[in-house]
Amino acid sequence: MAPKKLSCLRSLLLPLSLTLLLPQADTRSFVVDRGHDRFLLDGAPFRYVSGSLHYFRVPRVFWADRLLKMRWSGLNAIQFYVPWNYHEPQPGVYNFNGSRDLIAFLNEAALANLLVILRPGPYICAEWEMGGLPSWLLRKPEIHLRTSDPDFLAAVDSWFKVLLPKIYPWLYHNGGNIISIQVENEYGSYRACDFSYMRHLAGLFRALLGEKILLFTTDGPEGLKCGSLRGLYTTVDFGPADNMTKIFTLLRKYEPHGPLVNSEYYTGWLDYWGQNHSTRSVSAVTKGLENMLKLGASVNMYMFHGGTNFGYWNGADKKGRFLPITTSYDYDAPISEAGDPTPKLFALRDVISKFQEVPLGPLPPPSPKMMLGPVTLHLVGHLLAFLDLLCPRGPIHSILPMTFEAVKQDHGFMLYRTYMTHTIFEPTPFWVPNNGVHDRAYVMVDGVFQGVVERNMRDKLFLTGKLGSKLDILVENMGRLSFGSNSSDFKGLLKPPILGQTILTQWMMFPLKIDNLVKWWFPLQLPKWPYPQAPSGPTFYSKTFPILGSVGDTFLYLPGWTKGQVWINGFNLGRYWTKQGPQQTLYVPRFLLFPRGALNKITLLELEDVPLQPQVQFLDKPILNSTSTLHRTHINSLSADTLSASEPMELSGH
Ligand SMILES: CCCC/N=C1\SC[C@@H]2[C@H](O)[C@H](O)[C@@H](O)CN12
Repeated sequence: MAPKKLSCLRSLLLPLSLTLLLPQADTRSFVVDRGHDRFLLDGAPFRYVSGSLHYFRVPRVFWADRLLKMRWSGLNAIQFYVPWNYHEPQPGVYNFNGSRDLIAFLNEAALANLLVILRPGPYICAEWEMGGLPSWLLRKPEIHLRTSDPDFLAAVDSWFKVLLPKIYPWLYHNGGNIISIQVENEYGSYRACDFSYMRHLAGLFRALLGEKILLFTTDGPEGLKCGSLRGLYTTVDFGPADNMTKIFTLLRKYEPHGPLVNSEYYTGWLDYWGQNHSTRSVSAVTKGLENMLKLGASVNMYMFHGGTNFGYWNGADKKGRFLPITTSYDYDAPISEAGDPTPKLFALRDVISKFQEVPLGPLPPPSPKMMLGPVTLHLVGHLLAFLDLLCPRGPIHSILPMTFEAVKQDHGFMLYRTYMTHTIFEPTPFWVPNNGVHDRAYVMVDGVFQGVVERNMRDKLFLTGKLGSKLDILVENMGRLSFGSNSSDFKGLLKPPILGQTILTQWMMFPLKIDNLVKWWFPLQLPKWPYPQAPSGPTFYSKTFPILGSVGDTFLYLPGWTKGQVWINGFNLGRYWTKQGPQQTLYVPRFLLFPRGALNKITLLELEDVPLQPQVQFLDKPILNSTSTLHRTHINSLSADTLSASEPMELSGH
């Protein structure tokens, strides 16, 4: 829907007085008034109080709800990224449908009377897989990402020539709600410092979006030097614990005049698997916001609503070691992962109301929640038993192991197979040199699970086997680096493994299409398991179950499970890692579930150890802050009836 038609629709939805005040496209403007250190919107002084939410982390069915809550909180703008890899899954193949319908999201924002600060990248960071860059770029292994490398620029140009014309009609001066557009993202934090790259991007944005739209950059204080560029308005990002005065003084060296802007004021923070849950206090966040608003600064709160890294979409950091981001992107944000207002939201609304009008009227109530279970899952079969179905085109053969990118497997899992060339009687060291496992390898000999070899860990396994034994290595891509100096985060076995003194060669690679198998069908009968011992290691569990009443949002709890992937009714809910924490539950949006007795299906791929009782629970609250050691105490704190019920409980509505 183009904005002009939108204005008719809006006139039905907005108060008549406001509609009459809406200037026509030819008089609309959003500019920097350097004479008075402010923005002007249609010629009048304007300050935005904005919040970030990512449409790619929120089911489309909830977009309007989240945006309404953000408007009610007193925001007059939202800020969001456009992840390139979410929309161009393969070179030249584009997807702007369903939960990828960017124009529909812009339209929803307009209907909520929210202006938009758009951040199309091409790199976006955001703790998103590869910082939003498509992994197929790495099929040219020598490519230099985020530089003026001709191969990289050719792909960027091709992508932006598709994307930018789509958003052109939505620019504010054309009748839409996009008031400004960010070029790249914290480029000053990237080692390349390639100004010709930034100039190329700026030129491309101007060529495709015209001269009127305000283009800007965002960097941390330490990145302003390499991240800013003449002709692009310079903004900064920092959180409540940072020295606002010092940072804004530094910003003035780049923008002596014009409004002060904090493009990412951190209301919370991200979580890594295996680290403690991050929070930011309400008092610190609200105090920092008030101090900036007193200065007349425009502020975007990052995140206002975090959402979820469904599927395989999480990114990763490297801080001494590889740190994958959790499935939950709750971010301790004012609106929780499940879309519920938190005390932080009300406190921030109180602050904003001191500086500008906030909408009156009731806030939508928290969503209905549901408890259910325990649900006992049954063994479907070992991953190896489904190899033909998971890799219908058969393996790729190579003397040395090939990466995910080389075989065009973007996400998830790949099985590497070779055969033992001689009998090994004594336990013999097995490892992959140079940290060459990206990222986790589940090792099996003739179907028997031997253990895990992890990236950046020094661990070795000790194997025995017979001449001709199958050595199977299931490698998991835990998400590509989304921040740091090297986004070329290749996945798979980057070096040939070594067994004793032998470099293992003659490999078969099986790229696994697990989602297709889970989504479309699981054979009712258990496939033939060719080994004498019971399956161990990567195994599928499943269960169909009814929900007797209506459905509600819920939180899947997997006590005793270790690590794996979950699907609900074929939807890839994301990764769990109960053993590591801090996240112990996965958010299950209610729209995924069938009510009133219809059968729902949960499928798990457990990669390591299964609990004695293969059960899961659906709770009405999330558990995001319980590392494995803390977790034991948390289990004890859950009410007895929550954990001990033997039959699926009636829906306990709220
Ligand atoms: C100290 C590390 C700074 C890296 N920048 C981060 S971590 C959280 C946020 C998001 O990733 C956001 O996408 C970045 O622009 C800024 N930021």
